[in-house]
Amino acid sequence: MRVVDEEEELYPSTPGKVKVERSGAAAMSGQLHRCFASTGTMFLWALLLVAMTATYLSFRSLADTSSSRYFTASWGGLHWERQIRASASPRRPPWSAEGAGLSVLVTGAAGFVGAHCSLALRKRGDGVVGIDNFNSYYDPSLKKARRALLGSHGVFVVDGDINDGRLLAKLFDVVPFTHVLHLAAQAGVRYAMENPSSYVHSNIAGLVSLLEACKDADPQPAIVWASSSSVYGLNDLVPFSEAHRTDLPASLYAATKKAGEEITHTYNHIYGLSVTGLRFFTVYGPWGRPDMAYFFFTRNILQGKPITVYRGRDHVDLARDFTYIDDVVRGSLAALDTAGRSTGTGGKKRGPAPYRIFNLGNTSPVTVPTLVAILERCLMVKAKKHVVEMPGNGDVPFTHANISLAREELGYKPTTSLEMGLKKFVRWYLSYYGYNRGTHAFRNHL
Ligand SMILES: O=C(O)[C@H]1O[C@H](OP(=O)(O)OP(=O)(O)OC[C@H]2O[C@@H](n3ccc(=O)[nH]c3=O)[C@H](O)[C@@H]2O)[C@H](O)[C@@H](O)[C@H]1O
Repeated sequence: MRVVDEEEELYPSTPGKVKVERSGAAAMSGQLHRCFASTGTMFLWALLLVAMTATYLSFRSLADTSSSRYFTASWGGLHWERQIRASASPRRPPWSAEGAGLSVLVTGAAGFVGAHCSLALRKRGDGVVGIDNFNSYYDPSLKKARRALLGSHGVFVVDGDINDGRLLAKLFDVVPFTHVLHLAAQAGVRYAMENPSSYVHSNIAGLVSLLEACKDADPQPAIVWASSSSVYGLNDLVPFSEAHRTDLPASLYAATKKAGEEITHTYNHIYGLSVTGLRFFTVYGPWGRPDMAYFFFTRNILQGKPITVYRGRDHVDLARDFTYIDDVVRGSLAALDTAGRSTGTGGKKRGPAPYRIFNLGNTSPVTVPTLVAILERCLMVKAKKHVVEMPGNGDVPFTHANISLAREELGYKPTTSLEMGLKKFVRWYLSYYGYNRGTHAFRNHL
């Protein structure tokens, strides 16, 4: 009985190749009993049966190693390919002032930064295809709402995982992407203590799977991807510059992002992939991530629930170089526009390719209590603050970006103060979630 249960799990009731094979084998073995007339033919039939069983078992192990996705893929087919091609086609002519449009594969497109970047690319006429696994790290309905928004602008988002090499290979078969904007990741500094393997799955294994697909693609795309301010870890030289040491991570999240920088360097070195890593500094704004402090502080304040404010050693306030999403989007698009070409073909490097790393911060750190005070002003509600010593959970006391390099090479110039950015966030939050008590007053106030 137990064996049957396990098989049901492996081969779900939806019709699939394996199930057909299995019932085919069972039917065939029934016929065998009736057909055996002599010992000689019986021996031959027995041999045949052994061969069929072996074929079936090896087919089954293939299903296992492909995590069953092989048989349940929700992608593929002519209609799907047409959607992918349409979405990937740039809508500005090569002779336009901005030059030929890019064709960009955006991973994590239903995520916060991914959705904003996809939309910005589409709006200026580039082709965009998204991929996202819609995992439940935070409310997937928010990711689906972002996908709906993208869909209304003609951006198609594939429901799939970057660990699915076959899917990635198919996407590169269908479209010769010029660029990959890789933003899919397991985010969050503190969650790494709860679910460490999710960081390895997305930020290490997923990254390698994506780079493998990029190095095999012909033409190879240029890659721009999200690293993190957290790679500075325990570095205490401020402001953080790209030249500072990054070998003292304070969290597993940071360690996987740092590993990502080393891994991308390897692919740049061996295969000639053009790589640009962007160290984002606590990005916030409309359509943001509900796991981030500014977001759930807003929710709790509005609901009259307490918030926990961490404080550093010797009662020093924690501070972050909070960076507004629109500034980060401009920096990310500039990174795509200035990324040099990858040089490899057929999985072989043909010459040196660019490898770049930039800080994308705001250069003006703000303390967490000041963040709370701004939210209180925007929301016109006093927060119930519960101040506690920062637990040893991977947090660092402060972040502060030196952005000289990004300014010089990308023309990056953040323009949004935390006060201004949070106003925009709160306005979006209220329009998205609605809030019966005093919504009108908020609208007028904002
Ligand atoms: O720059 C990054 O690379 C990272 O930025 C973001 O991490 P952080 O800077 O840690 O942002 P966030 O969680 O909003 O905490 C903000 C502040 O509130 C404090 N904080 C937090 C929670 C709480 O309950 N209380 C509190 O005081 C907390 O101690 C901290 O001082 C992204 O989440 C991460 O994915 C990564 O992209």
